[in-house]
Formats: sequence, C-alpha cells, structure tokens
Amino acid sequence: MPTILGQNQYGKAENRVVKITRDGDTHHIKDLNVSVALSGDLDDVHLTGSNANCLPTDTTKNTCFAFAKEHGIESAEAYGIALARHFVDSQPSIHRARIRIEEYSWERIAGSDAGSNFIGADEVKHSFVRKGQETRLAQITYSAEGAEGAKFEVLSGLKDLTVMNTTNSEFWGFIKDKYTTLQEDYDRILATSLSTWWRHSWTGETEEGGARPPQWNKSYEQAKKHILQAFVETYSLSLQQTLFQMGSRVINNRSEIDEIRFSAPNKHHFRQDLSAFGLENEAKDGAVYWAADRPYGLIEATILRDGAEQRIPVDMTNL
Ligand SMILES: O=c1[nH]c(=O)c2[nH]c(=O)[nH]c2[nH]1
Repeated sequence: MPTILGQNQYGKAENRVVKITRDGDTHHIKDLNVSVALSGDLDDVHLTGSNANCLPTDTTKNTCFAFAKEHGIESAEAYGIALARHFVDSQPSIHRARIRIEEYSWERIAGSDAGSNFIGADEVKHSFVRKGQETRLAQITYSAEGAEGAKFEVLSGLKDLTVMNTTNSEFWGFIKDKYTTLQEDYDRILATSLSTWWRHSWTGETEEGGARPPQWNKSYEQAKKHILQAFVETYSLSLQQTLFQMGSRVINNRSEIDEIRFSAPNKHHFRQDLSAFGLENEAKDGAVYWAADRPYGLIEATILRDGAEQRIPVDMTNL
C-alpha cells in the first residue's frame, strides 16, 4: 500500500536549563524545562534517509544552553523568541520552530523558614527553596510560512495553580433525569487546579517600527493576579461561571492578551454523611468534607476579546 508522510516535527525535548546570575554575592536562578520542535523541508530525512536538511536534535539542545549563556534569560518568552527565530532564520530547511518552556520558581530561604537561630533574611543570597505554587508556561512559535511572512505567536500560561473557596459557591438548578443523584448545594467548597494558556496579540518584530513586545514578566504577574482576584470576588453558581469571570477579567484588564483558555478539574469536596453517628455536618457550622480525587468534573473554556480569533488549540492543556 502506498503511504505518504504527514505532519512531522522534531527536536530535543525537556532540556533542563538552569542559569545562575551573580550580582556580587547575591545570586538569581532561572530554572527552565525547554522543548524544541522544528518542522520544514524534512521529507527526505523520512523518505530517503538523507540527513542533509536535518539539524541534529543534539544541536538544538546545545543551542538552548548556549543562548542562556550568551543572551541570558530575561523571561521565558524573550528567551524562547530568540531561540525560535534563530532556528528558522539560520537554517534554510527549517520553516517553523516551536519552543515550549516550563519555568520552576525558587525563592530565597528566609529566617523564618530555617528556625530561630538563623542568620536572618538579609544575608540569604545564595540559598533557595523551590516555590510550591504554580509552574509558569510559555510557548513560542515562529513560522516563516504563510502569506504574511514570518510571524511569532506567543502563548503564556501556568499549570497547577490550586485554589479553594470555602464558601460563596453554589450549584443548583441543573438538569435532573432518572440517573441524577446529585443534591442541590447552596454552600459548597469550590476548588480547582488551574491550567491556563493565554495568547498575546503581539506577533511581530521590535525593530523597524514594529509593535513593541509586552513586558513578559509583568504581563504574567498581572494575568495571574487578575485570575486570582476573579476567583476571590466571584460568587460562583458553577465552575464554568467562575472561569468566564476569570478570563473576562484578564482580557478586560490586559490589552496585550486577546484569548485565554482554561482547563479546570473540579476538585470535589463532598460533605461527609455523619448521620449514622448522630452528628450533623452542615456547611454553616463548619463541616467535614471528603476530598475525592477521581473522577472529577473537567471544565474547559476559552474566553476571547470580542472580534479576536480563537487560536489556542482545545487540547493545549494536555501537554
Ligand atoms: O460547577 C459545577 N459545574 C458542573 O457542570 C457540575 N456538575 C456537577 O456534578 N457538579 C458541577 N459543578
């Protein structure tokens, strides 16, 4: 049977790039997990075995480390943009580069973390503890293909941002059929572990009068702040409604962001039935819950600026 080659891409995945910047004896850490995926004029590599157009994955790995040293890592996005541009612009056979980055955060160990005899926060210049909160994400795609010429697409995001509201959440008025057992709930826990990607409207160059790129680090912090603030402020009638409020708040407050997609497992907390022991277990009195880990409702939604195109793939969160 004749076969044809379909979509293909290649590159070194999960390069663990750790860059220490020394500012006197005060140190700074950038800790990234960088995956490179290249595509282009690579049919021969698959069909004939000629590697003439193949930049080795080993070289893509080396480039990740060399760029961290040569250019530093001001933000995951800026670093990814430089890498993506390099692969496409330096290699005629490579037409598209996609760089995916996870960033792990570290914070300085403070006196209170290490006990009362500790030397004090001011002196902690090179000792860090890994931050337990979310993992920051970035994906940069640079493509030489297409009528409009080379373009960047920058997605930023986060995963594992676990949040809980212990009240101000209800779920009722839903469809009831013969299989429905769920009781209406007027005071429940709402908890989720957010995965989200957002797309920046910036697509171009900095030079020659092109639009300036956003300040990536500030943009990230602000987007996260608005997500969390919406979680705090929304009186929720469903996780779906909360996600829409979070997304709208980001889009309305950040002009550089046109689209945001959420994937949010509903981390169910069911009030335990303690009636067999003669115990009431009402939310209003402070209840005991059973935190079920599976199955879980999985609520996903994209929120867009009016008129913007939906471009974040729906399965984007399952990296
Ligand atoms: O916020 C919710 N959305 C649902 O669609 C749903 N379905 C369900 O059983 N519980 C919930 N909670």
